[in-house]
Amino acid sequence: MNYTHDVIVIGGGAAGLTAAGGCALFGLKAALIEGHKMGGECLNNGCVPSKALIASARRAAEAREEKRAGVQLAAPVVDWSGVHKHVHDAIAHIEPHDSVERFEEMGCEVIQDWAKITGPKEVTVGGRKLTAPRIVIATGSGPLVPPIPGLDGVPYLTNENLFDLTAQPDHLVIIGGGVIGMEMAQSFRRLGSEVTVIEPGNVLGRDDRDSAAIVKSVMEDEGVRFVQGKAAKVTSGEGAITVTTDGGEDVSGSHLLIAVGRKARTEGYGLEELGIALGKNGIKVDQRRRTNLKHIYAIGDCREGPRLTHVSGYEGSNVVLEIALGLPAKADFKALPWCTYTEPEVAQIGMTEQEAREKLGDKLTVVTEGFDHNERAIAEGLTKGHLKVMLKGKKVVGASICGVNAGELLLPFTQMITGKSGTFDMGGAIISYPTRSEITKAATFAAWEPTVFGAWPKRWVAFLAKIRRMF
Ligand SMILES: Cc1cc2nc3c(=O)[nH]c(=O)nc-3n(C[C@H](O)[C@H](O)[C@H](O)COP(=O)(O)OP(=O)(O)OC[C@H]3O[C@@H](n4cnc5c(N)ncnc54)[C@H](O)[C@@H]3O)c2cc1C
Ligand SMILES: NC(=O)c1ccc[n+]([C@@H]2O[C@H](COP(=O)([O-])OP(=O)(O)OC[C@H]3O[C@@H](n4cnc5c(N)ncnc54)[C@H](O)[C@@H]3O)[C@@H](O)[C@H]2O)c1
Repeated sequence: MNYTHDVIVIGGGAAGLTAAGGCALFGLKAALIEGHKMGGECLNNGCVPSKALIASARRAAEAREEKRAGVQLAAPVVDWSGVHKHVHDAIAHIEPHDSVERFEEMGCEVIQDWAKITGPKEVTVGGRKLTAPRIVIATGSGPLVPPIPGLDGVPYLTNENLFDLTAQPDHLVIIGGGVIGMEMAQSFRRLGSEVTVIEPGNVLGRDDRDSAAIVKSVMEDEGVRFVQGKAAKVTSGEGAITVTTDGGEDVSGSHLLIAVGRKARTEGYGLEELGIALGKNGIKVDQRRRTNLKHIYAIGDCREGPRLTHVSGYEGSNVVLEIALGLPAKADFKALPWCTYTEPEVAQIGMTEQEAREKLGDKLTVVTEGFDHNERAIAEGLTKGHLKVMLKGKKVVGASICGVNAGELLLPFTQMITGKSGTFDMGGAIISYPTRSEITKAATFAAWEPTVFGAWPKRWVAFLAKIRRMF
């Protein structure tokens, strides 16, 4: 058959860019279609602006801190237009990396318009009909806006307009104490807004309970207010928006942020008509990220599963292996890392203690090391947090870290969980002193301590000593 392309990729976010760029670099004729902004959610409304805002907030928080290490900084002056500029400068700095020009240089045909799948191997865009033996759907997700009575009658923020605020909110009320809720609550509070978070369950519900509790308590000390409950009604009046919880508590503020999760983009571009199977929140896929039509893949936020930029990139690379090289590439999340960039950070890889306990029962050993024993942390006076390593025998099945730069400490655990390295290797590694990484060596060596200093080595040592004493 005469196709216009080898592969058509719909969506120019982390997932689509990786898939289209990789296929083009292998020499395939790849069409990359983006209807809105290249770079998708991560660059424009997600990771990049949120982490830039977190950086501004951290500067303010440091200045507000009580005297530490003998130094008192001057009180912070927050210039909101400067914060806004910093956020948008960060986006502009990274933009060229995700630009039309860069992907054209790689060999993609980039089409800036909305695509519709109009046949099993056909996509219509800007009045053109493109055809290819393989199609990749990478259409991402948008903020989930729950059907709370009254919400549609008030102005509310989501991640799509939060970073465009040109004036600082007096009092930001946040519905949802998940990842976005917690990162943004701490940031806005540190920049000087009043902040209230409404959450019915545990904050950072997917993370280690002890780590989430530390962050919550730090944020409470910084002045964030937490209200337990589910947002049940929203009303407005006299410059204030009021959220009423299912427990009947009223919480009023000047601005409202909705952060209750994501909704996969699955509507309006031909999936239903083609009979592509959908799950509860996203396109149904197998481990190779194939839909029920095996030549059509769905990757990243638009399918059911974890929603993170590095996951989108990973699945994008996997479909390049599938499409360009013809190699089956199953997604494997047993060493999936993620990090919430609050202060202290909360980082996770593999199983949490709760998950491991459910799965392994008494076969689980948990080794916990506090940063209060880590000499770098002590020297810096920043000892809050811990590393927990979940072990089955001497094999790592998960790690939870809470502390300064926790996310940076996950890498060795990727190697250990995937079996490319072991606790013994880590226990014997030479690690720069003093670094926070030493905590990893301390915790992993703990798995070997009973063996290394056990009965057999002791017998050998005694025998050797006895022989030496003879001469
Ligand atoms: C506030 C916030 C902070 C975040 N922080 C982090 C973080 O720190 N670390 C992390 O790992 N993850 C983070 N995430 C999650 C991360 O942003 C997403 O997982 C990631 O961006 C998903 O990439 P994607 O390519 O799958 O989808 P998207 O980035 O959503 O890209 C999909 C693209 O497809 C386009 N599209 C949709 N339909 C069509 C169509 N019919 N035709 C043409 N184009 C179409 C859209 O315009 C969009 O550009 C954050 C998310 C948010 C909201
Ligand atoms: N650092 C990161 O990696 C990072 C940062 C931000 C966002 N993200 C990604 O963005 C996505 C969305 O994050 P999110 O924070 O919106 O979702 P989330 O799923 O992390 O948290 C949503 C929270 O909203 C609560 N909730 C639901 N309905 C509610 C109601 N009616 N009233 C009050 N609370 C309610 C839930 O209990 C839950 O705790 C996630 O997929 C995440 O992976 C990642």
